[in-house]
Amino acid sequence: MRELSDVDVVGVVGAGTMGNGIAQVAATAGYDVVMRDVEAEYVERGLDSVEDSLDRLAAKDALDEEPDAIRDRIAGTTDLDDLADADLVIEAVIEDLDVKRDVFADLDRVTDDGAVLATNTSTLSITTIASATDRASDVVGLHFMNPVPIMDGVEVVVGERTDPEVVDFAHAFAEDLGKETWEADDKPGFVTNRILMPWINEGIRAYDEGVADKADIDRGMKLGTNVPMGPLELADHIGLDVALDASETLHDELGDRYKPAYLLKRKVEAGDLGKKTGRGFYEYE
Ligand SMILES: NC(=O)c1ccc[n+]([C@@H]2O[C@H](COP(=O)([O-])OP(=O)(O)OC[C@H]3O[C@@H](n4cnc5c(N)ncnc54)[C@H](O)[C@@H]3O)[C@@H](O)[C@H]2O)c1
Repeated sequence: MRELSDVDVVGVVGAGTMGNGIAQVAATAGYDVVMRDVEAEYVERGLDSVEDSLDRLAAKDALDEEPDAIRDRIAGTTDLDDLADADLVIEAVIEDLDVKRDVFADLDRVTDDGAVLATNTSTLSITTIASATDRASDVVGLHFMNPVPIMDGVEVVVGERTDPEVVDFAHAFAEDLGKETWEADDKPGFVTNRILMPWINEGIRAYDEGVADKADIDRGMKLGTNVPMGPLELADHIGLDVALDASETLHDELGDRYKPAYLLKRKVEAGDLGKKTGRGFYEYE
């Protein structure tokens, strides 16, 4: 399964924050979706979230179809075997390596050879997850951002054994959902969380150490650096458990990353101070 045109059914494993968002955007793009969680209650909650989100988008005239028509393309299930016909499965279960490896071993068993198996992991190794299967070349990272229906970007993460055709397919699929992509190697946290998580943790420490109150830390970062959300708001938005799992993986893999980066010091010594000198990490006219 390497051609987008061959994809009819998209499987999603996990009906939580990310899984139901991914199911929604895939159904909105016209795919039939099977969304699986472990309990019927979680599946129902995920489907309710999709309905609420579609209604909000319809109220803003942001859908080309009636919400019900999109919603009807998503089938909820607790039965893993219902993913058997999926041409692409996107896993979005909790950020726990053992759980994800179990899910991938199951997916390897129930799906056809050649079906692409993608993980939405925030920080875990694609290569380690893929090694739970006998087809590591079919496994790729498709790291959606939260909230999935709103955010424009998807990070494509390339494992040690990922087939280049699967990488191209992952970009094409995300683009077909109306997203823009970038690519990262399978290194802890990829691009986004490697950079974002220390920022969030420092915001939390600044609050804990009384640097400012919560609202002023968030206001300071928004007004001072032009980000849409400050670190504490963003941590709540991501889910504190998800942020903690991601931070622990990065800590285990990368250790203390809070010293100024060597390259930052070297650029300052060279006089490359950013926009004001015309050159920092980028060049300016
Ligand atoms: N929340 C974010 O901002 C965000 C952003 C990008 C990536 N992610 C990643 O996406 C993944 C999911 O995160 P989330 O925020 O949606 O978590 P969540 O806790 O909202 O949802 C996880 C869901 O997975 C289900 N689940 C657990 N084991 C399962 C199994 N074996 N089979 C099927 N379902 C199972 C749970 O019941 C739950 O409904 C994680 O890997 C996370 O790191 C999260």
